[in-house]
Amino acid sequence: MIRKALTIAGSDSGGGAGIEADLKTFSAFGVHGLVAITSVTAQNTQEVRAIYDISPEVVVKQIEAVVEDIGVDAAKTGMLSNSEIIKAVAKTVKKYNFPLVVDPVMIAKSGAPLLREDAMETLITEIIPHATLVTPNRPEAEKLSGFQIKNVDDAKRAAKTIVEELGARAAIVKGGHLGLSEAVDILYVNGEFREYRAPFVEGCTHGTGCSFSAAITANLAKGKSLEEAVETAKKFITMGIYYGARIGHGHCPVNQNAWIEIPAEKWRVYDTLNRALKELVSIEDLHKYVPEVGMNFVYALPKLYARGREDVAGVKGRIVKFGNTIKPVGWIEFGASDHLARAILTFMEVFPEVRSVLNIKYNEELISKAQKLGFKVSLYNRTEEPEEIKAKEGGTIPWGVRTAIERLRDKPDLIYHLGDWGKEAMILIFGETPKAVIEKLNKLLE
Ligand SMILES: Cc1ncc(COP(=O)(O)OP(=O)(O)O)c(N)n1
Ligand SMILES: Cc1nc(C(=O)O)sc1CCOP(=O)(O)O
Repeated sequence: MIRKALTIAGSDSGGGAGIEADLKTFSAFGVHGLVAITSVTAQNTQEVRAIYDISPEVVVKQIEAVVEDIGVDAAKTGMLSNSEIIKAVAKTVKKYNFPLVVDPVMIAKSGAPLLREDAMETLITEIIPHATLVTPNRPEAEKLSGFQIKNVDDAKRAAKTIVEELGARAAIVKGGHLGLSEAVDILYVNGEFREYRAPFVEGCTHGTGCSFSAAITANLAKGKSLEEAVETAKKFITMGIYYGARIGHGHCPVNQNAWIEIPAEKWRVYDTLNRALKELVSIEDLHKYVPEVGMNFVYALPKLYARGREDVAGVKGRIVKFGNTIKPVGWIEFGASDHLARAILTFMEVFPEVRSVLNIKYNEELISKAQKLGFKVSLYNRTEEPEEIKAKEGGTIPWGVRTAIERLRDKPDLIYHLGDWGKEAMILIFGETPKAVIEKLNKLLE
């Protein structure tokens, strides 16, 4: 059975916040999204250019239409814009008994007011008392509680005030604006406080409030407890900020897709590399090209998600010579490669579409054959490596790959080096996919 979540909120034409963020979040959790649009904003990552409020009657009709036919497992409010809309929404949601998450949207990240000044009191008296949970950030919590929040104790006092004085069932005061090294959110529910902590990550923050409250709503719709819903939403939003969508010229938006795209891409990368590895193992005479240090074959997540070694899949323990064949020592795992992971991540800085690489033993004939075949071949000379890079652990390969790309002024298919004292000469074969790498290898060995 698919669960249904309703968002009663404004539209952001930039797709970063508002109902657009809510719907993407609902989808990320596999929940069917329903909408009651309160206001249409002409907005981008830099500014809000216009606001057009929908009539309260039409807002109510949207809510009733979906509740009466489809049903709502949980709902949230976002931008409610004016007193008339707030009163109409409050009167309508009162008729139903779904959990209601209230994101008390007041000001957009760009600084534009999204709630009329004279509507604040109506929000406090009409909507907050119906809330299962209120999700203010620091400035919003200050407006609701009436005092300044400078630290975690103030945040606790504000959450308690919103529950005990304004009548919400629970409140979570978000710590993203508290200026701490960690983002600490304070939940007050059933007379108790709970803290939710996450590292304060750099990234994209437009739409964080909307996406966080939508994630809680989606999880409530799925029948999770409030505490579980908040815990999941915290992980979701941290990931969405970190892997933010770098678009526009202002505050870039949260990437709600990261939540499902990363696990999906991890599976694709694993499966694709696994199939290619089986093909690699069956290549005749390849054992002759296995270096002394072993061979590895890696495939990275798409550029947006490939931040470090853990985002590159490779063969644990490498691939070794085994009689007249080759043999993977272990399974394919993310984080299994060190050298090739650094090589591919560096290559992707310049050519993000090239995500796979394999290393084989250096062979002069193979290099001339590659050149005859029209492959783009480049090299780096380990003896030319600057001392300061040599001194840095793990610096050689990134320097070498950058040097080889700069030398060729083009996208290499192969990069080789002739080794150094104690370092084996090596050829790296690059490709967009593991299959592309194998095709190049097969041509070389034909
Ligand atoms: C239409 C609309 N609704 C809400 C907001 C505010 O969203 P929020 O998630 O708080 O994100 P920021 O604006 O603070 O980035 C909005 N901008 N537009
Ligand atoms: C040890 C080694 N050095 C290489 C080089 O190109 O200099 S390739 C290589 C083998 C692969 O290592 P991993 O499993 O850490 O990716």
